[in-house]
Amino acid sequence: MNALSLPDIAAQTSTFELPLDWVGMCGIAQPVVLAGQRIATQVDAGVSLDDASARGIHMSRLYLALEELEREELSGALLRRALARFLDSHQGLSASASLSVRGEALLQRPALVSPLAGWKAYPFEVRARQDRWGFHVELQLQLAYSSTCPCSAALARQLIQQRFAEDFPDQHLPREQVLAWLGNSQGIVATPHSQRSTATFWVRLGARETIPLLRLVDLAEQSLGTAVQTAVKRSDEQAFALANGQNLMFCEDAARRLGSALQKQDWLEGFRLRVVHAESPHAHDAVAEYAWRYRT
Ligand SMILES: Nc1nc2c(ncn2[C@@H]2O[C@H](COP(=O)(O)OP(=O)(O)OP(=O)(O)O)[C@@H](O)[C@H]2O)c(=O)[nH]1
Repeated sequence: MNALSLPDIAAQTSTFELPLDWVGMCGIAQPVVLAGQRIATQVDAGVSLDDASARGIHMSRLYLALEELEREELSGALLRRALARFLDSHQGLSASASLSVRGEALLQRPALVSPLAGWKAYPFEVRARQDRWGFHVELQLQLAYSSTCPCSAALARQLIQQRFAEDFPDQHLPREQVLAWLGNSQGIVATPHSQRSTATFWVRLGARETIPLLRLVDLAEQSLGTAVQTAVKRSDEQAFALANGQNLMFCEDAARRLGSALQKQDWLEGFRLRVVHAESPHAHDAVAEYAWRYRT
């Protein structure tokens, strides 16, 4: 049997005449190049089916248009070309096309003090869409950091002051005794609570832009000051304790810091962010959100 005689159901007309918003494939395994690395991703690719009477789209054409994605660094221009192929291969059927690429980038991050480094995973999703309003591309990224509660820190300090007043009622303080007291959990009676926290970003990018994953990670981690670490020796842990102590943050503080840092960037068109502090004193989270030039 040759190809010409194969039945083609997609070419038939549909019994129910109804245009569809999106038709495509989800979870396609696809390597891409991002931040200079080859990364295994899952891709969702689809088009609108605007021809109400057409039975189906041509999935193989979308699938084959993805082949370019592994050949060069992921960028707005590359995604735009893939979407143009989606639409070119569906002329008369589809007016809009979209593509989303999900994966996890592994970036090497140095330790705070020791000469060590380790890998950290950054889940991301790049979403691109071509429709009658033009081309849009957005980077979603998630990263983890540590936050120490400023209220809990103040309450802990108050308890330490009270214990100090009880333990040293005299005006004349024996220096050695105070030093020993400071190094003892009977003196420093309380510690504030810290939590592993996450920041998620949805960043709208320019059309030709290379996907600035590393740039966004560096900017966010510098703004936050206490990104979670990879390889940690005691010297690194002590430096991290100091960084946390000097970097007390409510979720509102973290959202404001990130929001004002991102607003200054000329490589983005708008963004939304959400920070989640997985609080340890209770089983629910503290959450803050902020959006700038970002309409859903
Ligand atoms: N549209 C559509 N295709 C499906 C679906 N499930 C599986 N397919 C298959 O996707 C395969 C590829 O479809 P097409 O792109 O139309 O393949 P083709 O007709 O060989 O390719 P063209 O000649 O370029 O149209 C076909 O064998 C379809 O049966 C579905 O739910 N919808």
